[in-house]
Amino acid sequence: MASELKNLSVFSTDNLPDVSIHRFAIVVAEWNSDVTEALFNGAYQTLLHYGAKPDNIIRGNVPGSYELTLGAQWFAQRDDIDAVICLGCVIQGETKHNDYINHAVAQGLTNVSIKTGKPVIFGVLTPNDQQQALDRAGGKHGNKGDEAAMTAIKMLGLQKQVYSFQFK
Ligand SMILES: Nc1c(NC[C@H](O)[C@H](O)[C@H](O)CO)[nH]c(=O)[nH]c1=O
Ligand SMILES: CC(=O)[C@@H](O)COP(=O)(O)O
Repeated sequence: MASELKNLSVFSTDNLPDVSIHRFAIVVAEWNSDVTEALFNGAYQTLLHYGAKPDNIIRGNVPGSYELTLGAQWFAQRDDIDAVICLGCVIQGETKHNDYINHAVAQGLTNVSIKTGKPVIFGVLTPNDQQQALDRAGGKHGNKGDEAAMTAIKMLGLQKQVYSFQFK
C-alpha cells in the first residue's frame, strides 16, 4: 500500500511488549541530514512515548545509507542491544547510484537481522525527489522514523511471544 494511502505515523498499538526493558540502537545516515534528523526525532520520540528509557537508547552516525549495514552489525552483535533501527534517505540522482545503494542496504540489513536473530529495521526513504522525502519525514505522509521505531517494538513483542510459547 503506498504511503499515499497509509500514513507512516498511524499504526495499531495493541498488545505491545514492555518496552522499558529493551535497549535500542538507532543508526543514522548523515547524507540528507535535514531528512534523517527528522526521521531520528520521530523514531526517538516514538520509542520514549511507548515506554523506552532514554538511557536504553544509543545513537550512532554513519556517512551514508550504504554504511548502515556495517553500523547495524556492530550494534546488533552486542549482547546488550535488543534491536537496531536504521535511518537514511537515498534520493534518486542522475545515475543508477541510488539503486545500488538501496538494494545493498535492504539486503544487507536483512542479512544482519537473520545472522543476529534481532530486529534490524529498514527505516530508509528511497524517494524520487526532496519533496517526497520531506512528505515522509514528518510531512503529509507521516514519519518513517515513527514507523521504524514501532516496527522494532512489535518485532520484540513477537520475539517474546515466540520464545515463551509452549505447546500444552
Ligand atoms: N547519494 C546518497 C548517498 N550516497 C553515499 C553512500 O550512501 C555511501 O556513503 C558512499 O557511496 C560511500 O560508500 N547516501 C545516502 O544516504 N543518501 C543519498 O542520497
Ligand atoms: C544516490 C545519490 O543521490 C548520490 O549518490 C548522487 O547520485 P548521482 O551521482 O546519480 O546524481
